[in-house]
Amino acid sequence: MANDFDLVVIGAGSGGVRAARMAAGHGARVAIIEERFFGGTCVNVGCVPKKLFAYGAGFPDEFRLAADYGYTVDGWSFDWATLRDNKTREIERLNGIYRRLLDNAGVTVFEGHGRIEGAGRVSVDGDIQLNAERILIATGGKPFVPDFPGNDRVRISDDLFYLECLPDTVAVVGGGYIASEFASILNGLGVTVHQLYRRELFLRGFDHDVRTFVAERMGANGVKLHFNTDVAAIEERDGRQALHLVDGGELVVDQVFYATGRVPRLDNLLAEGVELDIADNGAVRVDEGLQTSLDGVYALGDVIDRLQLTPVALAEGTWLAAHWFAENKPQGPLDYRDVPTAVFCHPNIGTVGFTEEEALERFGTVRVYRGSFRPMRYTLGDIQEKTLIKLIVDDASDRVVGLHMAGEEAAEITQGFAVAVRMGATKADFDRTIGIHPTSAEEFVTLRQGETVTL
Ligand SMILES: Cc1cc2nc3c(=O)[nH]c(=O)nc-3n(C[C@H](O)[C@H](O)[C@H](O)COP(=O)(O)OP(=O)(O)OC[C@H]3O[C@@H](n4cnc5c(N)ncnc54)[C@H](O)[C@@H]3O)c2cc1C
Ligand SMILES: NC(=O)c1ccc[n+]([C@@H]2O[C@H](COP(=O)([O-])OP(=O)(O)OC[C@H]3O[C@@H](n4cnc5c(N)ncnc54)[C@H](O)[C@@H]3O)[C@@H](O)[C@H]2O)c1
Repeated sequence: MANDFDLVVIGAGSGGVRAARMAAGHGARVAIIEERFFGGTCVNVGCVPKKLFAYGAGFPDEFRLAADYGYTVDGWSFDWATLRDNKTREIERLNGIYRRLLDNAGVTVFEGHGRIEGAGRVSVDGDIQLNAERILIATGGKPFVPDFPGNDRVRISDDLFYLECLPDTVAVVGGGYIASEFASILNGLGVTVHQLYRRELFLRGFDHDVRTFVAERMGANGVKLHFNTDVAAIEERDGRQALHLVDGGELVVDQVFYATGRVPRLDNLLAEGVELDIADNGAVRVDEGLQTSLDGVYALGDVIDRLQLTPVALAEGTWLAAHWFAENKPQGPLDYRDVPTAVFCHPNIGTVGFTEEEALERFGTVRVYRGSFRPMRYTLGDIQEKTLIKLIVDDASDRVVGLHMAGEEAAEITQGFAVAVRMGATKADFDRTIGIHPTSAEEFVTLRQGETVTL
């Protein structure tokens, strides 16, 4: 039958495309349904355009640095429309590639809204009916904005990528990945940025030293950080946005960006009478095999309550397709240990393994090695760039259980070390490794003075 499939995937984002392509590669009959953009959040309004903007935001520093190396960089200026439109052209190229990847893999592609109508039944735009042995929910997430008077005046991360023009002054609300990245990008592009976070110190979940260091560096780079505050209401004032803060303060800016987390996208996904077990935070509950509470219905990526990261969604898609259709099935469930991650704020953060606080809780006694230095690139002038590195070692086994970096190239460097940490490298292994000189990364293998910390 033309509309009978072994697998129907709803959502052609990072996880959905990967699962569909891999499953088709294993010989399954696969369909995928996408209603908005091929490649999903990461390609269209996430990782990729964000990173391009982060590169763009780095140029003013490069121009200043160039002067220390003898260059005269006179009269440079910045045109937002050029960056925005070049980015959009690249994203459109990537959309085409994602679409072709699916076609070339033999996946049947439907453009429209996917909805689960019942066991083994999915509709496209309520019209076309597909029969599926297995259904995969890969619908991702969407920004969450809290409820308060004037919250219709705020912008979300999607909006940044298509702004008509750059505002002079913005407030970025939130203290996580997106808020910190957006604050750094806008600051780098010359916008006056106020970042507001409701608690004492932003980037909760990251190592405390890293959080303190990044707050200090972002502040030094020009971002105006306001901690222990939140927005009570926003009203329009002379075409600008007046923020009434919970502590009684007021802030007037041109635009307000909210980055206060993302929630699973389940809009009109389930026909009446179809029910899924949903967690309190709105995530689809799945078991070890990524199966939902409904037989034959699975979920992955941002729509479930694991790590909201593209490589995690990709790993889940790869794992599921192999688990279902490959001759050599994966041994056991997907392993989420030691997933490295980065925040592309300025300075970048790279991290893998436990924070000092988590490691202490888990291992009781740890050795902590810290280093902070000025990268060589900046030593010719007076630009005050700094890097922080930190290793956390389980005292009993000597295993490096946490590696953290904040500074230039932190994401790139951490990716390499993540392999060693994942393999269980000890501090003695790090010490035995000869460095590459002169680099920032070599500092990780030359840390000698540790501090023993006990719970
Ligand atoms: C601003 C921003 C920056 C980010 N930066 C990074 C980064 O640097 N590194 C990183 O690892 N992660 C980053 N992320 C997170 C990353 O984008 C997500 O973790 C990843 O995209 C999740 O993939 P997914 O497949 O679960 O969902 P998505 O990529 O969101 O894809 C879901 C797809 O499903 C479609 N869809 C939804 N409902 C339906 C329906 N009913 N019918 C048909 N189609 C539907 C959507 O249109 C979408 O295309 C960032 C996210 C944001 C918002
Ligand atoms: N570089 C990357 O890998 C990258 C970049 C961007 C996003 N992401 C992924 O996307 C996810 C979503 O990003 P995000 O920054 O929106 O979420 P986040 O969870 O990282 O941060 C949300 C922030 O909003 C605050 N917050 C939550 N509710 C609030 C409320 N009611 N009022 C005020 N503040 C509130 C939280 O305290 C937190 O600081 C991230 O968790 C991450 O997994 C990854």
